Amino acid sequence: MAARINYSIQNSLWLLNPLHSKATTHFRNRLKFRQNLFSLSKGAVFCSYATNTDKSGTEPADPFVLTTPLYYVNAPPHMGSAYTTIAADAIARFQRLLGKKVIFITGTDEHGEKIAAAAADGGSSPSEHCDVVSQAYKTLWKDLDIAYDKFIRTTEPKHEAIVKEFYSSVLANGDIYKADYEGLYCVNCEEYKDEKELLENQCCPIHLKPCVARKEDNYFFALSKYQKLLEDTLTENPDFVQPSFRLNEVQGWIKSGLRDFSISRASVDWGIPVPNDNKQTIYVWFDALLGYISALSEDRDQPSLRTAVSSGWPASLHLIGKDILRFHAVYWPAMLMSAGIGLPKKVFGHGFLTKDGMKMGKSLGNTLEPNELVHNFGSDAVRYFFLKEVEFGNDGDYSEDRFIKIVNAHLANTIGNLLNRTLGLLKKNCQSTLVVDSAVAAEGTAFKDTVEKLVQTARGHYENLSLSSACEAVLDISNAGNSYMDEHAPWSRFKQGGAASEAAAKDLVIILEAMRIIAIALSPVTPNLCWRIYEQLGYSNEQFGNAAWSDTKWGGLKGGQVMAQPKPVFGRIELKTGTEDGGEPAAAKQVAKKKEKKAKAQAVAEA
Ligand SMILES: Nc1ncnc2c1ncn2[C@@H]1O[C@H](COP(=O)(O)OP(=O)(O)OP(=O)(O)O)[C@@H](O)[C@H]1O
Ligand SMILES: [Zn+2]
Repeated sequence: MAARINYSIQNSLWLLNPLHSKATTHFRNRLKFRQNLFSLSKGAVFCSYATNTDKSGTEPADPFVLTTPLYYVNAPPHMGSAYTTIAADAIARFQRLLGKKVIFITGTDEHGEKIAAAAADGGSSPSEHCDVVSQAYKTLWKDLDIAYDKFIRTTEPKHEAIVKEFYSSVLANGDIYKADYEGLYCVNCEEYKDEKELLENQCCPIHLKPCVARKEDNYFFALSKYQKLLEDTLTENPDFVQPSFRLNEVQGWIKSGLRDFSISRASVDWGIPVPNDNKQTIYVWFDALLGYISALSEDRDQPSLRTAVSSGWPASLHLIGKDILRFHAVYWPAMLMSAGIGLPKKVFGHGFLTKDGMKMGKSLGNTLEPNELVHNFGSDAVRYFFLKEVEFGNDGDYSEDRFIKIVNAHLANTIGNLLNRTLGLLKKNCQSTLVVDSAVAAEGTAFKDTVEKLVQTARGHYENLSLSSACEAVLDISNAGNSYMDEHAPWSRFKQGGAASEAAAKDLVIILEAMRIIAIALSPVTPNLCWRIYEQLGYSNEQFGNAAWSDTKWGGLKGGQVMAQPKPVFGRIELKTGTEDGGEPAAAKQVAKKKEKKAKAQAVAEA
């Protein structure tokens, strides 16, 4: 069944056919307006409302505003929701280390049919249901050490006021009209679907459930009017959608023709009433996307679009899963253009965490429990594993076996063990005190250059959102440290005494300086672990909190600084016997045994 729009125009709402003369004039004016908005430096798409000048007339730096999707509260969070939020938190922490003012926005999307149905299923009212599930998100973010700045709920009065104002502005611009619509609807996507994108039996390709035929008299947003503007915007700002292969996808959608979409529902009560027609509620996506702006509105202010926009818009980065790319890279920019508001600078659509090749999601119910993972392994392990092991942008599968092996190998062995054995040697041979400044200790060694290069590499990767590669570069510092220790064998040089012993003491300073740098460079990903490393190096929590990326420069540790008592900063996770018996290849077992033997021999040598 082909979707069909019947243009039954009502009252003051005029036809939004681009050929309509009034619309055409308006369209040209908007085009001119758009050119003003966009004829700016490459990649910079500015906001017409935002004024970046403060009262003294000086121009403060733009904040770095990043968002996660506002999660749909049809069910509690799962590892997929946590994944985007962990990535956003790492990026936010990195930007803070660079000294940027960051506004990290997350929240919950609480309206719509699916929510009303979920509440009814659970025997509660929609608002009670939303309170409970929204709180579950907040609790999980706390457990995962997510340091967000704003948490917006789309049921907040300030959000409702801003949505209504936005709707009215788009209406006044002539981009909303009323029409009959008939099409196939996926309740789980809350979206009408094109028949050609559906699977057999008209099943949604994401939710694998049949779409239902719907016919409604709805308000429509004139998306088709923005086809050319969107095309030009993407050509002029190719970085707007990332990774770049997703840009092709978006350009493909636009080229294949944009159809106006319905932005109201007559059949859904649980939503924001359409201004001037309270028989309809605003479509959940038209409502939820505005949460990125209403989140900026301060509670003390009278909510208004203008004030919210001038408090940080445009967003620097929308971080989303690829499932909602069309809403963010096509619908949202067009809606903003219509309202005369600047576009976000970047939309990054990452891949899916999958289970048996299928997207893990609430609707399919094939989810992985983040609470359980955090409870069993701690937040650092969870954050590290997903950011390091899933290439940001691509899909990735989870297995507990691999999880344990990776975090043990990288965090417990490569990083934790290096710190622990170095501090052990320092305690035994130097009363836990550094003999010399790290800058002096590194004179004439190539090791310092290696570390500095890796730090630069890590920074570049963080900036490009290549989070896995950023972790890799930091891990390589520790790998280099382990090789340095093995080559220089300070434990045996201490036994020789004299100059050899002095050189060994310097080697320890060198390694500990590398550990200090790792503690800063990996802190966006594993903040707790990094704090524990910093603490072991004799710093206070306040000093850790004040650390900046510029502190990754070699030379922070000074002679005379006293280190804390060595204690493991990351406890090894033991493989469940069941898992080992469940088929760990014999070769892998042998390698593990050999490693264990080598570690024991090493410990004896160092004692
Ligand atoms: N499997 C996943 N892998 C990566 N990210 C995910 C995954 N599932 C959800 N997300 C994140 O959550 C966003 C979608 O949020 P939503 O609240 O709709 O969750 P959902 O579990 O996908 O819901 P549903 O299964 O009902 O579609 C995605 O865009 C992405 O940011
Ligand atoms: Zn669907």
